[in-house]
Amino acid sequence: MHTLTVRDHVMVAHSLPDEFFGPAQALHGATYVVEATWERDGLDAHGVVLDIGAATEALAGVLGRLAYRNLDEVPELAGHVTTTEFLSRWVAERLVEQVDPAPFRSVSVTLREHPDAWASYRLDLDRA
Ligand SMILES: Nc1nc2c(c(=O)[nH]1)N=C([C@H](O)[C@H](O)COP(=O)(O)OP(=O)(O)OP(=O)(O)O)CN2
Repeated sequence: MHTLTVRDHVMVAHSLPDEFFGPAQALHGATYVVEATWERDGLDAHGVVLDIGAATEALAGVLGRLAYRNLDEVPELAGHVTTTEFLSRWVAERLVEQVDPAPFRSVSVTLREHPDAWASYRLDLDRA
């Protein structure tokens, strides 16, 4: 199995409106380091999983929809608590819209809150 991973980061503001989150119920900032990984059985005709430039551009495009924004005010996130876990899935699902998923077994996204805490989502792709 081959994988290709690219990394970027994004600065946002958000609140987590649930008593569970204590002080993080208030509006606060976060800078997430984001890794996206595409997985496939074999390599393409060029000997790659996916062109690194194309992967980097796709990730930057998705993160650009969140960058420097208050996530509480982003219409497409309305009604969601934007935890690290939720955002990792949201990014993975947007990446599949950006890069043809046909050759891949999965797309995984990891969001790192800080060097000691992160969450990931693996989107398995139906290649039937
Ligand atoms: N599983 C998750 N737990 C928490 C998330 C999250 O996205 N997923 N997010 C937060 C806050 O947004 C923030 O990142 C940390 O807030 P903080 O109050 O410092 O929370 P901690 O759990 O790190 O520390 P406490 O001892 O609970 O205050 C929080 N958790």
